[in-house]
Amino acid sequence: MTVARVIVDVPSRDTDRPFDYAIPERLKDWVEVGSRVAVPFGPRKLQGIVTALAEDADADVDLAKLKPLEDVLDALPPLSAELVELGEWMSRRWLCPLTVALQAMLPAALKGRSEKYVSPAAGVQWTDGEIADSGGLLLALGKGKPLKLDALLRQYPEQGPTLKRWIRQGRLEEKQQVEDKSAGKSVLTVFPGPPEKLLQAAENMPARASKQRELLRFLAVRGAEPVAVARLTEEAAVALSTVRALEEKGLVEIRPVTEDRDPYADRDFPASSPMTLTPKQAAALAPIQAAIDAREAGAFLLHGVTGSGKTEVYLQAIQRCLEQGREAIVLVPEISLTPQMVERFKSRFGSKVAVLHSRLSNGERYDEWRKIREGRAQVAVGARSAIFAPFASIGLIVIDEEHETSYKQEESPKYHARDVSIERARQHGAAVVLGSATPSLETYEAAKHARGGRRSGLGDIGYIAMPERVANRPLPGVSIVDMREELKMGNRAMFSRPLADAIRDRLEKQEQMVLLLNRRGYATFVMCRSCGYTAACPHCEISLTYHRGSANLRCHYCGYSEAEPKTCPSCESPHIRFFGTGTQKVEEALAAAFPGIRVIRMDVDTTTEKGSHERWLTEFRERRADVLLGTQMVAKGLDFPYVTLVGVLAADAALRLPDFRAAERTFQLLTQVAGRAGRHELPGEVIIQAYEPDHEAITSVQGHDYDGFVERALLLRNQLGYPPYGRLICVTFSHESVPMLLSVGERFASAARETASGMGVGRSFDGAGGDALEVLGPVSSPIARLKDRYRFQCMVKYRGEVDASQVVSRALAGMADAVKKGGVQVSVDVDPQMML
Ligand SMILES: Nc1ncnc2c1ncn2[C@@H]1O[C@H](COP(=O)(O)OP(=O)(O)OP(=O)(O)O)[C@@H](O)[C@H]1O
Ligand SMILES: [Zn+2]
Ligand SMILES: [Zn+2]
Repeated sequence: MTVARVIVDVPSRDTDRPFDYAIPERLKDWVEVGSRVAVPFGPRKLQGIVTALAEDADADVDLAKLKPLEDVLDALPPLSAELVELGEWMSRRWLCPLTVALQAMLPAALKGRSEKYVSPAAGVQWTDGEIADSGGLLLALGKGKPLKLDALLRQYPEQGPTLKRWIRQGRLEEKQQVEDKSAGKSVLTVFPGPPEKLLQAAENMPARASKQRELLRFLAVRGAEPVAVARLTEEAAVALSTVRALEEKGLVEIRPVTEDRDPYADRDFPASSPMTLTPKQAAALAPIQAAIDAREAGAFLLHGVTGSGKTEVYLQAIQRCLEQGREAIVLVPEISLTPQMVERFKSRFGSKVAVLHSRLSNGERYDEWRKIREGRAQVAVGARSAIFAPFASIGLIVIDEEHETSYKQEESPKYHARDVSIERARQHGAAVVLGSATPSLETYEAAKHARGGRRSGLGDIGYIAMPERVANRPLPGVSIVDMREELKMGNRAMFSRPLADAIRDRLEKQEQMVLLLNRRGYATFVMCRSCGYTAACPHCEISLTYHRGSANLRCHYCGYSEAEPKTCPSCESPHIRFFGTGTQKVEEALAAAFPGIRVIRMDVDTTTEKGSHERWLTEFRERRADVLLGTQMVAKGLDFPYVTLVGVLAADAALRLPDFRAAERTFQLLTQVAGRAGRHELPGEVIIQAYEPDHEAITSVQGHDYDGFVERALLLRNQLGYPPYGRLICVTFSHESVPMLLSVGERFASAARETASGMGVGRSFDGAGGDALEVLGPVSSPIARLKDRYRFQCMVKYRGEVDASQVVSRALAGMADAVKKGGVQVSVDVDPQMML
């Protein structure tokens, strides 16, 4: 090979094509597809990835004039040819520059340029022959000090293949110094004394020490949990000296705490062996195992109600895959990557498991990633990006809670891990299992209604149902409280009477509760407290969004707007207002209404600190609190035996978000949180508070009626041409000037329409099926201004076999110059999940 095609790491459309470089003699053995290289690029030196090798340069290029590659940055290429191909597929599918897709697959530690070192792995025996044949390489390495890779490359160019083979076999180790800001860092931490003691001390504090007294009260309420000094001074708004004063009085202790490098490193996981499956589980597992045995790509929807034992099915499917000598990837939503979840995999598969989640430091992530690439782990458990785990022979990909929105990345590359999993499975001949109690409408439709010929985007998916909980445990009873009635009866409190009674009852019985505050969508929409009315767009079936600045309500789909109402258009009540409350307020209300209640609040504010999420859950598991109160993050995957009550405040808060998926999301969230109750011996009860108790997304939760809800929702989606029947591409333009945006937006819309009609695609969405594409907008984006730039969007809506990505990229290509000259930024979201 003499030429390397390189994608340079500059994420722009101009550079989004391979550039050819000559491979100098000394690097011949080192360059592969997937290698990371340094190249000269004009006056600059850039990093890039080799995407192809060729014998010769392109016909119109003189080989002798090609610039040479400057360096290969790793001994083993960080990407495989298969991953490079996957990146190419992603860049077409989600219309992003190839380098953006490729970079998304690399651990952060590999993005910078840092020195690589090679050293012999511990305990490896070398034969005399190997030492002799290595031309001095092993002797050099044998001196014990890791050697720099680039030095080895220069000194022993002919040893390339041998060196690489030994690294692959794990006999040599390739490492790099990762600058790790968080690893091993020690943090000054406050350890408060027992709350009673703190309160006592607060009483006795002289009047002039009011700051100290306040801080004592603050700590007493906060609980015994240690807290970083920096965080405490900020939260309590006190000076460091105040904290120190308490330390001198012996009321708190301050000492440095070193953060773990591997959060699971010194934890013991008791070994677990496969459970005897219930007949339903066995029936679910059979087709999955058959697919794994057949080594043919195939996907399944495992639709199992909460507590039906899906995880055990995953575990035994993984076992089958490992027995075949193949590897498995398990994706779980970031938020449910709790010790509990990790433990279930580690205790079954031990050190074969690598865990990848966002709270790992760069160094930790890199370590886990190397375990996978070097074949020291066979199971990767992680959030979204674990789908790129560098395995060579994948047999199974599991996506738990497949409906979760976090599987879609919101920044570029805006990929969906579910789609990537299906493509990766195709490459490997692997089985995909999409598990959920509340599958997304897209997956459900693809599984249940897969008709020949029509593209769902997911292809054909097998359907497997587990409609009952294990051991015949009943699903919890669900009751719905009409909050309008509560208001009529004079109850203005946050808790309805039935919920308040139930909370009191659980406190008496010393059972536990989960309280969900559905906070998404607060303060964006207007609702009548008396009748539940919310303002919706007359054209789009989407609720209107309140804009404080202009005091009007607007539709983000079509641009319709109306003035902010002073009284309810439906019942004329003046109690019409924006909705808004936070978990903190609920916590206060709980403390006031139920003296002595022990509450753990889990929301973005209390879980930012590394490991805090885990700590709260452990505390709750050990029954050191009565209530786990939180936002979405308390709804998923948790399995606590003493939780017998689930309460939902403002169940319908997100129902009127300007998003056609609002009802689906609400139903999913409520069903998931309801599923936390009564999972073990004690029976569960669910109380849902709502202003719109008759909405299907809520009443269907009561009957645990997923199928009914979804069939009706699909009918509506079909009528409106929304996914999964139609599909969407959202093109957003941003610029300082609105007129500029309007003109660019108009130009795009007409170019896209023209391109589509040039391809013979009509605009009409009427009638059944058939190809159609229409462009809505330009309208102001839901986030109308960001960092002083205005944003406008065009929504491309299409169905059938239309290659809409082509339409969009051609339309954009045609106006690329104008866009660039004007300084307009364009971003494209294919299959957007968040309409906000
Ligand atoms: N075959 C079995 N025999 C006995 N207990 C089982 C069996 N399978 C699962 N369980 C237990 O049933 C409970 C529920 O199982 P699991 O958490 O896997 O359900 P799930 O379907 O993943 O639920 P969710 O979607 O709500 O997270 C767990 O406590 C699990 O240990
Ligand atoms: Zn509208
Ligand atoms: Zn009203």
